[in-house]
Amino acid sequence: MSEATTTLNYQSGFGNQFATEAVAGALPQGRNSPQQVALGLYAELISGSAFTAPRHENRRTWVYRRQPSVVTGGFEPLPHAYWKTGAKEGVNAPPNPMRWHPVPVPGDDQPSDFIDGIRTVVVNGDADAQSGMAAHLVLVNRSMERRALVNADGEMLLVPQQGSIRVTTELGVLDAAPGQIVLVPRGIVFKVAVDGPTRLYVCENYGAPFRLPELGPIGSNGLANPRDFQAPVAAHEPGSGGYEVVRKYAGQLWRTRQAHTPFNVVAWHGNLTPLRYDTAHFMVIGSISFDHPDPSIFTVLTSPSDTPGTANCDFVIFPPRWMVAEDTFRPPWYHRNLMSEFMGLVYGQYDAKPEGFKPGGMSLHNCMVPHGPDAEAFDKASNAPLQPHKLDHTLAFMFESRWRFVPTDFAMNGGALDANYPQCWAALDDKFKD
Ligand SMILES: O=C(O)Cc1cc(O)ccc1O
Ligand SMILES: [Fe+2]
Repeated sequence: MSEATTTLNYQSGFGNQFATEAVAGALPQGRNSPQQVALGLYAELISGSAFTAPRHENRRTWVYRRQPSVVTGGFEPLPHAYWKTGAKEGVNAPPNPMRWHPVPVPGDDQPSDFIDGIRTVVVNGDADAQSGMAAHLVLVNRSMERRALVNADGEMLLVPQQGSIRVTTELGVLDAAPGQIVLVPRGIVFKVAVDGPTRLYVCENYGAPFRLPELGPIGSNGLANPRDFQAPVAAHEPGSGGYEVVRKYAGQLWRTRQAHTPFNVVAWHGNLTPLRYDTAHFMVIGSISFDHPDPSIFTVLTSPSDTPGTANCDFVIFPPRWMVAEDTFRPPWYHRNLMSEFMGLVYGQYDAKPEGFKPGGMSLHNCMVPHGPDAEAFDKASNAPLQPHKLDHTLAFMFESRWRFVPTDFAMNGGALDANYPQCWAALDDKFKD
């Protein structure tokens, strides 16, 4: 991917009102839809919220493009064996803790772009009810060249785990490597280029768009700071030639051919934008006295539900950080949780499961399913000298949802399920001395 060597420009700030033009004079000034847009462009409004959504939740962008999006072909169904939508497309599974081994990216004999490579692992909610989410593993060895994807069912949070990606969107281009994330809003056309075998975790969020969590007593700074989120600058794809556009709509994929690139926006302004974020910029808060705090302090982004504090989905990270708590069992406690927890490991070791949870692997601890450190982690942490200790070179994450996750047939029968997972607690014997 030679283009990946080009350094891209970004604009900074979560939810900012950006204005950007790839050609000087393309962006109308003082109004959104002049009688004639400069340079022969068409004006188009993309609304990411209801027109009447409260101002602080209102998201929309005006784009000025060579042809409006409506100039396209009719759509026909595109079958996909592995991309599942909503709880109804999961399979019955016992309330066990579950874990999956990393699934290898297929070799070149099985070409797989970002669309082909989607393997849904867990689903909940209902895309038509704008509630819930899916967690996908995406295995990619090909760039989407003249192929684009637009998802009307939800926004897409891309978490690269192996290999770097270049995400071309209607609003511009973003690069991301493991440790960084890209958020593509619902309905924005995009394609993903790779430069080798690439594995990603993806949250497809059918619910309220991700936003920064409230900070409460933490104050006005910390966790993910707004300025570290980067939006692209306007960029339109040069050249001519047709495109296949794939639209996800009500759980189905549909495809059409069109004679021109959908990446034809010359200028835009607004606050509905793709974003990228480097988790290295996350300002981590932790205990500087005693006890292991709730993992909500690691929330990067939250998709609220209609019950305050009870998220449709929280995106939570476990990044490098110092552990200093005194007289404390420092890893996570044993627990059962109303919220359901899907986890992945981008790199390094996770302190509650130092050996068994591998980079590229996944785990699921559903509503009220007991879990916690494995026996080895328990022994180690119960006896470790409590000096300040840096958990370094590590990045785990969690998609945490109020809705129970339902694994897919791929998750249960695709060969990656770790049948021995529950054994990792078997050695936690009864040490009670009466
Ligand atoms: O279960 C897990 O590993 C995730 C998790 C981490 C933590 O520090 C506290 C609670 C929790 O669910
Ligand atoms: Fe947990």
